[in-house]
Amino acid sequence: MSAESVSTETVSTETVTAPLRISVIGTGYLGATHAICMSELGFDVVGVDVDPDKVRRLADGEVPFFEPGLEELLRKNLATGRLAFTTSFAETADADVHFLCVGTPQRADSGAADMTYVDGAVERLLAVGPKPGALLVGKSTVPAGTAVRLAGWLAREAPDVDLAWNPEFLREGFAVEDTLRPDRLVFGLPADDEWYGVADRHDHGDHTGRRDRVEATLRAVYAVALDAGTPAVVSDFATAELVKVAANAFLATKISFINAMSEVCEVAGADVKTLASALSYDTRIGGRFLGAGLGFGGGCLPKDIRAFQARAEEIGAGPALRFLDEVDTVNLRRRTRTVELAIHLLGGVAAGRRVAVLGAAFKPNSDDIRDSPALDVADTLRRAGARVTVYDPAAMENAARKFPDLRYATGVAAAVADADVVLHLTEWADFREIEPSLLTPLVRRPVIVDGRNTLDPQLWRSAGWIYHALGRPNV
Ligand SMILES: NC(=O)C1=CN([C@@H]2O[C@H](COP(=O)(O)OP(=O)(O)OC[C@H]3O[C@@H](n4cnc5c(N)ncnc54)[C@H](O)[C@@H]3O)[C@@H](O)[C@H]2O)C=CC1
Ligand SMILES: O=C(O)[C@H]1O[C@H](OP(=O)(O)OP(=O)(O)OC[C@H]2O[C@@H](n3ccc(=O)[nH]c3=O)[C@H](O)[C@@H]2O)[C@H](O)[C@@H](O)[C@@H]1O
Repeated sequence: MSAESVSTETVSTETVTAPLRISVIGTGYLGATHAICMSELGFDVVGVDVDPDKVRRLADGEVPFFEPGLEELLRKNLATGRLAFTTSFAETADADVHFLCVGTPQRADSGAADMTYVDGAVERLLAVGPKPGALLVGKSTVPAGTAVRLAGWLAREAPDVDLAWNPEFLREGFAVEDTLRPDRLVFGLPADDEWYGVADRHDHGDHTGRRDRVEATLRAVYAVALDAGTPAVVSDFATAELVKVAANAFLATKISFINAMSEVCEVAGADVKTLASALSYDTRIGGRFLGAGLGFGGGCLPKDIRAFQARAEEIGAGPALRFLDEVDTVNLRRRTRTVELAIHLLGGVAAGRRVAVLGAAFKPNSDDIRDSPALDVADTLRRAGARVTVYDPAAMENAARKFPDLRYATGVAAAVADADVVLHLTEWADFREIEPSLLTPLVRRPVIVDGRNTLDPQLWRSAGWIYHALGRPNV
């Protein structure tokens, strides 16, 4: 097989006859979305997770996280009887396709990915005995080399089970749209000597027929998107694994690039927002992911660039990715800079001062607070002695669970009451609609830091506010 082939053509699906039954292992942000959307496409789907509370809520028609449009689809598909959730792996045994969607968080002791959940899930799947000819499809974001390791494991314990790697590119907040109408699909298929894994390279047979069957199954699963013209990139395992981390590394780099420009703008007296806008007209650069501000957070970009570097070091490609260290450093420096600016605006002392923080989620349209820049800044100021009150339209419960020492308000007005400074740290649309003049009488001092560069400086200034933004000294 060539290392890569790109096509939107449908290869023969002759070998895929009966309607496919799908299992989705791990029903977190990715898995719950995938299970619900696969059911929406007409497949029989069972989602399995080790967290009984998550499973109960999903089975009751409640999405355990904030994702626009997902709960409606969940309820609709539960009602058809095509969709079920369980903690029992036994209920996945008759599935034709198993999607592996468990977490791969950063390990506590290093930047590397924690593979405990992936290995635990495969172990449980093998224990129930997937049916012969079943296909295991990896979607979790994993270090290069994982698929070939799992292929070896399958070859030893379930030689009739096939493996493919099909990384996921959905964005939280747009998860349904991205799953049903992805901008591309990547199908990582094993090379001939990968069927039996690196441990057993004695078999150099031709497995073209088996590989075609795997590809045909993937094409049957994604037929609707493929028929609509979604490109499918077919590659070997390692390329498929790397596409995923390369994409996130590129996005992180783009954000840190504009934030590095933001640092220079602050010193040079230039305006990063105007600079980004001028860059965006160059179609080679484009305007997306050039939003300067507090930088990236979340459950993926930060941990993925660290795991990518860790894996590159392990396989002897460390120097190629050393620049990602700097991407990470620039990103974290935006948080430090925001804290310093807030303390400066508080007259150099945080202790006893009141800070209002608008935003807790790592980005708008999400209640995800994993590595949230907003909460990092809020908690750093709290630890410096400030009295910090946070408001977020969706992430309050998650924030309060993880940061019980912060104060929480039920709305913008309550959050800013008596504030010495207001920090806008997650760019919810609701915050853009704030009428600043209504807040002026509520605060102790009308000072705002726009950490996301999305508020209108003139509007705030005309309502009597002192407006500061990262990278925009002259606005
Ligand atoms: N959240 C996102 O937007 C995206 C995530 N990804 C990747 O997808 C993977 C999953 O991410 P999330 O869904 O965000 O994580 P998550 O933490 O929300 O969900 C993971 C789920 O796996 C379950 N789990 C753990 N061990 C299990 C086992 N042995 N059997 C069954 N279930 C088990 C957990 O209980 C949890 O519900 C990660 O590798 C991530 O990098 C990829 C693209 C998008
Ligand atoms: O691997 C993953 O899990 C996913 O990671 C990201 O998706 P997500 O984490 O949902 O969020 P993004 O929209 O990428 O935003 C990430 C962070 O970057 C920040 N950001 C984004 C854009 C920008 O211009 N500036 C900026 O600071 C956001 O505020 C947020 O904190 C990728 O965009 C998805 O393609 C990928 O599938």
